[in-house]
Formats: sequence, structure tokens, C-alpha cells
Amino acid sequence: MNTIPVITLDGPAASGKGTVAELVARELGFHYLDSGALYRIATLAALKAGVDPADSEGLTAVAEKLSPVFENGRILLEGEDVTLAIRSEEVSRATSKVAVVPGVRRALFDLQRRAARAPGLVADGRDMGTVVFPEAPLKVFLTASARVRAERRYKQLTARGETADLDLLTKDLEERDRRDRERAEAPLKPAADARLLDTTEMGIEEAVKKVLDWWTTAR
Ligand SMILES: Nc1ncnc2c1ncn2[C@@H]1O[C@H](COP(=O)(O)OP(=O)(O)O)[C@@H](O)[C@H]1O
Ligand SMILES: Nc1ccn([C@@H]2O[C@H](COP(=O)(O)OP(=O)(O)O)[C@@H](O)[C@H]2O)c(=O)n1
Repeated sequence: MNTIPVITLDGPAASGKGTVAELVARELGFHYLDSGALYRIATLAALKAGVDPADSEGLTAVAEKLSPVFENGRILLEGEDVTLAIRSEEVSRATSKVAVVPGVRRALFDLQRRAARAPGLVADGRDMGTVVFPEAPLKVFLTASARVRAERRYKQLTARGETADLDLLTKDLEERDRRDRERAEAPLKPAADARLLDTTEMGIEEAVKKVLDWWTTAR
């Protein structure tokens, strides 16, 4: 186990993990790990390679060969900029199916552990506090009502020019959360020692402040 300080942020889709994690990381001068991006990249790579979504071995092989490049906020996969492509709803849906495959999770584990570098790391995802960084001194489980989360994702998608339907989005989000919660391997759930943060009626700034306050007393 390394002794690099790590803050984990887990929670359901569009609960604000990435936004809060990035701001907390910036404030503390820590690195930031968007573990969901790795699962999304593996999924996009599998879709591009034409691997059958039911072929666990094929999906695992793709994840094992993955070597994404993170450069100035852009993500390159075999030379191609996939920053936006991995955020589509199609990829979101497919990702939660790929993420149930134990081999895929195993393949991405080391990649995630290696993100813990000095002076510290803020990691967001589904199993950061339970599986990948169980030694983290501060674990946060972020939630918000399904409707509020769907509205946030709707605004996010339409702001970048994608068409979206709020009812469909709500249904998709709930289905994805259910799949993430019910899978056998590394299901979405708060770590036993996680702090719960419900942002249904809380702005980004307040949520960031709460995490930073907890961090000052966590070690
Ligand atoms: N507390 C909050 N209040 C209002 N909007 C939020 C809040 N947290 C996040 N958002 C917005 O909701 C959207 C989804 O947040 P994001 O960080 O991408 O969620 P996640 O990483 O959990 O999927 C973003 O557009 C973000 O700006
Ligand atoms: N640590 C993680 C992170 C993401 N995932 C999977 O990847 C999907 C996309 O994760 P994400 O964090 O990018 O999704 P959003 O919360 O941004 O919608 C999730 O629905 C999970 O199925 C996972 O299984 N474990």
C-alpha cells in the first residue's frame, strides 16, 4: 500500500462526482482520476473493434491492451481524440454493461492505482472507496435525487449540442444505476466509512467546501 493521500468520491450517475473532484483536486494541488473515463474508453475501444458486448474474454483483451493518452484535458485513443465521443449516451449505456466484466475491472485496476502520485489524488467513480483505494483517509459518497441528476445531465448534454429527452434520460440513468448497484463485482455502494453528501439541494461550491472541510479533519 502506498502512503499517498487519496480522497475518493463515489456515487450514481450525474451526482456531480467529476465536477466536485476536479475542483477539490485543483484547490489542494492534487492529481485527479476520472475512473469512469477509463471504463468509457475501454467500451469505445471495444465498440470500434466490433467486439460483441456479451464476449467477456474479448472485452477483457481490449481493456488489457488499452493505452489512452491524457493530454491537456483531451483524451487520445490510438491517436484519435475521443474526449467527446466517450461522453455520448450510447457509450454511457454500453459502459455499465462492459463494467460488469471482472476481467475488464482487473485490467483497469493497476492503471487506477498508478494514478496515486505525490502530492495526492482525488479519485471519482463507483468503487474508489470500496475496492481501488480502500485505504483512503477520506471517502465521500455523493448522491442527489434521480430527477435532479437527470436534469443536470440533460443540461450538460444539450449545452454541448447533443439532443436529449429528459424522460428517456431519467430512465437510462436509473437503469444504469441499477446495473451498477446490482453487479456482483465492485457494486456501487458507499464504503462502510464513507461520508454521505446529498447535493439534491446543494450547489457545486457548497459541496466542494464540505469535502474540503472534511479533508482538514480526515488525517
Ligand atoms: N451540486 C450541484 N448543483 C448543480 N449542478 C451540479 C452540481 N454538481 C454537479 N452539477 C452539474 O451536473 C452535471 C453533472 O456533473 P458531473 O460532475 O459530470 O457528474 P458525475 O461525474 O457524477 O457524472 C455537470 O454539468 C455539473 O456542472
Ligand atoms: N469506478 C468505476 C467508474 C465507472 N464505472 C462504470 O462506468 C460507467 C460510467 O461512469 P462515469 O463515472 O463516467 O459516469 P457518469 O457518472 O459520469 O454518468 C458507470 O455507469 C459504471 O458502469 C465503474 O463501473 N466503476
